Amino acid sequence: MNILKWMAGAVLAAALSNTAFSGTDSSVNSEWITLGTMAGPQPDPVHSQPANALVVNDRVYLVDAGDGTVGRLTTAGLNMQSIEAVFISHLHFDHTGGLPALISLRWQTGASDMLTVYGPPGTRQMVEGIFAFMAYGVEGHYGVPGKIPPPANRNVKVVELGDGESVKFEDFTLTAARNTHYSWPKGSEEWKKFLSFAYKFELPGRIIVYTGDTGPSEAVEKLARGADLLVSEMMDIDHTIALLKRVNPGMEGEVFTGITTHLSNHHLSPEQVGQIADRAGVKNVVVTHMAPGLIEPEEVEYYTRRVKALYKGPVTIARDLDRF
Ligand SMILES: O=[N+]([O-])c1ccc(OS(=O)(=O)O)cc1
Repeated sequence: MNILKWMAGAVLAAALSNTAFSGTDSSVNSEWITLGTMAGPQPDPVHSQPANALVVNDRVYLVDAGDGTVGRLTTAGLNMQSIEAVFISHLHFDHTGGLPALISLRWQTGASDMLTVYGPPGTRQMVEGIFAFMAYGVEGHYGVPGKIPPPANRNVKVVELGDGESVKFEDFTLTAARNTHYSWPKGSEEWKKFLSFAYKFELPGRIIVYTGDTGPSEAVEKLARGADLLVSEMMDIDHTIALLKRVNPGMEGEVFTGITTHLSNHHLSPEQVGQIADRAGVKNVVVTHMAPGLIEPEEVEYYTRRVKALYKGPVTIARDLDRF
């Protein structure tokens, strides 16, 4: 095919599918799909809980796996049987609630490929907990006499990562960096035990960085330096607090103060998203982790304007199932 025709076709296809390919290596096709763009544990009729798919040359990787992941994968046309690996940023349940479904439904449907779950320390304990949840049902299986059920942990492996650790995959190199979703005093027992990660995916010709849930962080900024795509969390504190007050009018003062401190110290305002993107010099920003009940298009424009106050590149406020 004439190369100009091909390029015109590719540009048109990208425009139609809301896809912004920034890779330069034409032998690698990569897409980041925001499966769930919810902020936090409150259910929402429009946004699924935090989850993303990275698709590289038809291989599918999950980045966080909040409640609703299996359904969203299916809507995106991706097969839960063929997930290569899952990368969990931290062990809050809004980022992990879809894993029991993924692991147990794969077992129930006889998935034969190995699934490796990567995450911070504690990931092994969490996955062992999923096996415990499956144990009784596994034992009874489909109730066919004489059939010995395979163990729950068949085809599931866990790899716990440390701060700064890199792992080479067929399609990219992954690097984990401790972010600031927790603010344990440096060197404390809790600091050693509980980590939350941002992840960098270095593909041929394309670098993608996912912040995970985080507050402002020099480590995330450093990780994101020169990235083609920064997928960043964002927190609308006022919106979230107002929602919390509505759904939980009896919440006491101290609990409330604790959550407010968590929300403001361990998350990013739109301006802080812009600041990280600007300092890191990234080429594109995708904002995820949206407040429940997002009003379109007003709030999308409002958040975009606030991020752009500090960052001059392209900004997209992601919806579930957007592709980049
Ligand atoms: O709406 N909430 O209840 C809520 C939202 C965010 C949140 O923080 S997060 O770290 O779980 O995203 C905690 C509670």
